[in-house]
Amino acid sequence: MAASASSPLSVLGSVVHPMSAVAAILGVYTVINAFKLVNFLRTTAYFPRVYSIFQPFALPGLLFPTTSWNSGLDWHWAGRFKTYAEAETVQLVPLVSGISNLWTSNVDIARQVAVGSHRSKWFKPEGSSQVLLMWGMNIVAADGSMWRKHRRVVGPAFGVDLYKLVWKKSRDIYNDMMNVEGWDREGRKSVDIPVVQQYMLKFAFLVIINCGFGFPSTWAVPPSSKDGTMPIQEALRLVIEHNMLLLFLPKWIFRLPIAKLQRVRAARERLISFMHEQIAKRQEDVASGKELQSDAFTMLVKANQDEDGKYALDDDELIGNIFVLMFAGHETTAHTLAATLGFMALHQDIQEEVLQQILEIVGSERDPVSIVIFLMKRVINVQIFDDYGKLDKVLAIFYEAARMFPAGHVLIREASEDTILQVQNPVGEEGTTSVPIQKGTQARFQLIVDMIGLQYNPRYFDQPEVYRPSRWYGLPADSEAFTAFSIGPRACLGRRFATVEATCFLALLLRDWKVTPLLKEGETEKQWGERVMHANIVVTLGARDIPLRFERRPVLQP
Ligand code: HEM
Repeated sequence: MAASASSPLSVLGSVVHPMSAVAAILGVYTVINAFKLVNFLRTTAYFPRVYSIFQPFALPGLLFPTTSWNSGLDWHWAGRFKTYAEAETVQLVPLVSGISNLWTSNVDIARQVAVGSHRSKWFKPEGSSQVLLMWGMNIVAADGSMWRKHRRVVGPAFGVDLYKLVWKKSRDIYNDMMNVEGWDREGRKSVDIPVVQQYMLKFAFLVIINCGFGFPSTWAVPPSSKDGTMPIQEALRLVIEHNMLLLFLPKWIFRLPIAKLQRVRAARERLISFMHEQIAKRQEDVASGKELQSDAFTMLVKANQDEDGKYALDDDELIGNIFVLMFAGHETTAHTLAATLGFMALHQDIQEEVLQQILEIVGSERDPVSIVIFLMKRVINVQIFDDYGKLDKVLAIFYEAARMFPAGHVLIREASEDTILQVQNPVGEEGTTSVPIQKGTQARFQLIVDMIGLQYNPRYFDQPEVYRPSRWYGLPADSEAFTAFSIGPRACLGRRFATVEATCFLALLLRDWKVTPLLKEGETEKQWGERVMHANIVVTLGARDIPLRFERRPVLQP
């Protein structure tokens, strides 16, 4: 008979109460941990130590909110003005459970560890990318020579043809949103949106489906297919929405007679078979030499065909990469767009300045995506993309929001062998200090580039707490002065994709609508800002729910 929680157990002939057994195990665990901790504290400390009960980003600390005693999921946000007051790199020491890690807010250290070269002694630990491996190995999760192989194929998919497509689709989806949501209904003067993130997530999702996957998809709910199968857009939506369930629940759970779970399983199966068909179809298109679509999926298949066998990716890897673009590029862009609109609501002077640039460059009614030309008595629509490079103030409001709310909030790296870090001396002192890093001294050693700490580091930014887009006016494209997309060879591959999408959307929206805060009764704008503009970290970092009012502008002239 199984023992209940309160019934005694027999161990080697003696009767032991289960609670005593648990207490004994906990006792042994605590003593072992205490020994480890004392030993660790006796080692040389090169960096100031910061203490917490549990390790952040791991159980059980994850279960508790960030407080003065627990680091929690957003401890780096809560401590963005305090943690690095003494030094730009600190060692976080969990007292009860978890491993001790270095946290840094210094760009030079980020540059040393985030490189991805085969000569580097730093790699991305597998656990940090587990969530991305569900569909197959991919560029974000891979490391070393495997990463180089993926980058060779995925990199060429990100070219000017893709960016032109993103520019055009962003316009189409914006117009579609206005239409389907009834914003452009005659006589409508304002629209109140309690959570702007919901709109931005849908917008970014549609851009990536159209431009990443190459599946035409619109703001309206997709109609059911005639043959009764699940529409592919619906399958994608379900899979993205329930990604965490698919990842963490065992497969058999999805076979239980629970309609919702079965629907998620059906969506996953539908997508897998569809993706294999799509690869075959695209391979045929490439081989036939006909004009190709410029979405990332098609470009990826083409780049893969161009590789010789040694470097080519297999079908699972192609699918892994297409899906990872969805995860890397959907929430990140949506949260940054939402934060940008939040800042616009708070800074009417900046919104006005940006509006003037939009009017000067695009004008009050012109379409930034196509112009009509008359050629030999024929009317031809020509796609244009020039405005993107000229709307630097629009781009700057997005950049500055990405600085203050860096969606990719940590870069996690591990030392594969003993190595040396060159640590920049404090501000005002020239040179660097060499700090030996011994692999394995603290169980497994990780170095975490704290992207929040970095973006709020006064070494790089005057008044980092102030939203000031003019820091980025006229910044050359891809400049490494802007670090929220990371730096070096493993920097974000989708940086241009995100900025093209954001520039088009923001230019159209701010030209048509004035953004203001949607206040609670009796609330001031300042109180609204203090309530809303705080980080909310789930996987990526965004702001809390942002309530906004959009007021229709009259047609304006520059
Ligand atoms: C505001 C939007 C975005 C932000 C803030 C952002 C940020 C980042 C950061 C910080 C990294 C480095 C991660 C690491 O090394 O651990 C990264 C990598 C990456 N991002 Fe983005 N990202 C954004 C949008 C996008 C988009 C739209 C796409 C694709 C459509 C994308 C695709 C990628 C890929 C493929 C990588 C891995 C590059 C490699 O390891 O070679 N990202 N991103």
